[in-house]
Amino acid sequence: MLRTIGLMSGTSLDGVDAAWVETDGEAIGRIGPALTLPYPPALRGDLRRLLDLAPGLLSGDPFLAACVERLTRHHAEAVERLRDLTPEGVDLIGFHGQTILHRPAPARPGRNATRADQGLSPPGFTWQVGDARLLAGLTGVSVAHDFRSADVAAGGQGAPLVPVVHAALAAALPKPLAVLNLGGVGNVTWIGVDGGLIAFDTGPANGPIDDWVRASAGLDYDENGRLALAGRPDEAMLARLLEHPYLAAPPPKSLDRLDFTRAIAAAGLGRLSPADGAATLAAFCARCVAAALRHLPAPPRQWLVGGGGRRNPAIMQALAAALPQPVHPAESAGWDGDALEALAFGVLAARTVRRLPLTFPGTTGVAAPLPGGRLTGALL
Ligand SMILES: Nc1ncnc2c1ncn2[C@@H]1O[C@H](COP(=O)(O)OP(=O)(O)OP(=O)(O)O)[C@@H](O)[C@H]1O
Ligand SMILES: CC(=O)N[C@H]1[C@@H]2OC[C@@H](O2)[C@@H](O)[C@@H]1O[C@H](C)C(=O)O
Repeated sequence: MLRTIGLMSGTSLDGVDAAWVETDGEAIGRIGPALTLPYPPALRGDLRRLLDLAPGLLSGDPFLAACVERLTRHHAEAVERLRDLTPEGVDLIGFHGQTILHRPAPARPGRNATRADQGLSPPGFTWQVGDARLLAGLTGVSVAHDFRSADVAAGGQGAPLVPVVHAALAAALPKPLAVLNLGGVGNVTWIGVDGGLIAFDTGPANGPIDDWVRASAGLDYDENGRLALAGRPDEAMLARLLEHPYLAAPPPKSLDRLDFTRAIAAAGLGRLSPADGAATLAAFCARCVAAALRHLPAPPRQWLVGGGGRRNPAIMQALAAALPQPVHPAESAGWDGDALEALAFGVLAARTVRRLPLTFPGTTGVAAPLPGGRLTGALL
């Protein structure tokens, strides 16, 4: 078993999540402490700007380089703080970095061969930033990183990556099971009775809510759904949003954080009060999950929800209303719903060392199970 620290900086840009876990990449041993190191407002603002600039950025851009160094130093700080909480050592870091652009290959019909295999289109593009060599130097620990590119180069979506870890965590739970992550974007992992995996991004989750409450009410996020619970979803707008072709498209499929921005603006969100807008977007997040049900091979026995969205009662109530199956926070299975993604990158780091597959036909649409990630440091 390797003693790992997994690091994730998600699409919400709230901070770096870090988690300690002992794993050989297949089994999960002891799970240690976890923490979130929030970004200081100046760095968060610059990262937000970087994401907006990403479509036109060149890899040598000086603003990009400065952001990457600050981002990486912040990750190193998260590692040091977690080490202070962990008497155990650490052999390996799993460093996701920050996704600044995600343009996977377009969704294709069927799951048996990738578009690239069929010669239908070139592979897509995904861009995570972070300096693995600097992180290894600052921490003195080997770093696994660049988890998505091999999959995208092979014609896969490059996301989601956590499903294989959800399956390991859920080994003893009744199946079929659905594990839902509600971050900036939502993603679901369905685990069948035979352990088969189907996974994809369900739709927007907290990202549009954060953007809306920032613009309309000057808030960073809708804490405990206070604003949404004071408003009413606009059903006509919801109906329009639910016609978005992404929701009907069969998996594999994945999203960039901004993929729904235009559709949401075009639906007329700006006409609503801050509370009704927040209520509509919380309901939209839940209805996107309900729209995902039709793409699952069989109804799950329950939904386990991780990520910041499980702390928004407006989302959780809308999920319970929209889904026929019981919906529970990840904690009901004994998991830390804030640390799941960070923990997953520790496990994926160990899988990188052992050259075990990270992605599968059912998760990213890649033609066959595919290893991924790269290593920097002594374990090379
Ligand atoms: N108490 C709370 N009440 C309401 N919303 C919350 C609360 N805590 C967190 N959130 C929401 O959760 C978001 C962060 O979720 P999370 O950390 O799971 O996202 P992420 O990992 O950045 O995104 P992704 O999984 O898409 O990469 C915040 O931006 C906020 O919108
Ligand atoms: C390209 C990218 O960074 N995607 C993220 C994002 O955040 C949630 C969802 O969209 C998911 O597909 C993915 O992250 C998780 C960790 C994953 O790959 O499983």
